[in-house]
Amino acid sequence: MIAPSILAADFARLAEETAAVRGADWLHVDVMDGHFVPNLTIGLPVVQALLSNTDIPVDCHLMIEDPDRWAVGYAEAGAHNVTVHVEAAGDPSKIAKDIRAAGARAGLSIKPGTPLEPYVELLAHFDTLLVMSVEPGFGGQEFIPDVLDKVRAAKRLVAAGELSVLVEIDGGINAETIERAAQAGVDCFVAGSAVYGADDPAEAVRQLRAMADTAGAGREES
Ligand SMILES: O=C(CO)[C@@H](O)[C@H](O)COP(=O)(O)O
Repeated sequence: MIAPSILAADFARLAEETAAVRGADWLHVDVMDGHFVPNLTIGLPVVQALLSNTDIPVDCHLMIEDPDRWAVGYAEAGAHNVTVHVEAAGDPSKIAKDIRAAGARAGLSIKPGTPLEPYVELLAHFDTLLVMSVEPGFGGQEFIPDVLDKVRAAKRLVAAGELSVLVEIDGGINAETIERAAQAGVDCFVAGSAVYGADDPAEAVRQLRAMADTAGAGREES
């Protein structure tokens, strides 16, 4: 699955930029509050407008303080997947329960320096694990390959039936890095600059998906 990140889109033309990635599996929407991360983007009113303008399932990545208060609103608005950061959440399992009760999938994200192991049991409450492969806050950063160890560990647990999550990766995903991530077992690839920096974003989505499919077919574990 490919999820273009609208952080790299032209915010003055969000409806057109959303239409430009037709065929994408999810539309990744970065909500940043200027506190949890040193950048500020959009909030619920703009996400509601986006939701009413697209058929692509919307994947909200909340890089905000106090997701306990705000996350459920994105699920109630109709987001397909709502992800919160374990480093910001007060009661992550309650957040997941509320998101699911509102009809969305619940995601848990971990920053590059956050280990996976302490949160494995908690992940039983979630549908998605979002592994950050850059420090959250900005697009266009360089991929951090070390985080793939967390992808491999999560996929081993999934293969063993001990965990049931879709593994998503976010940050620095492009034609040079997507194959490595696919070989590690990533299910869903967020890509901002590699999609919106291309002349034809929809074609960029197709090309990234083809590369991930080919590389994923020869996975390290398979
Ligand atoms: O959440 C983030 C950054 O915090 C990402 O979603 C970026 O938007 C990905 O952008 P690229 O690294 O693909 O340019």
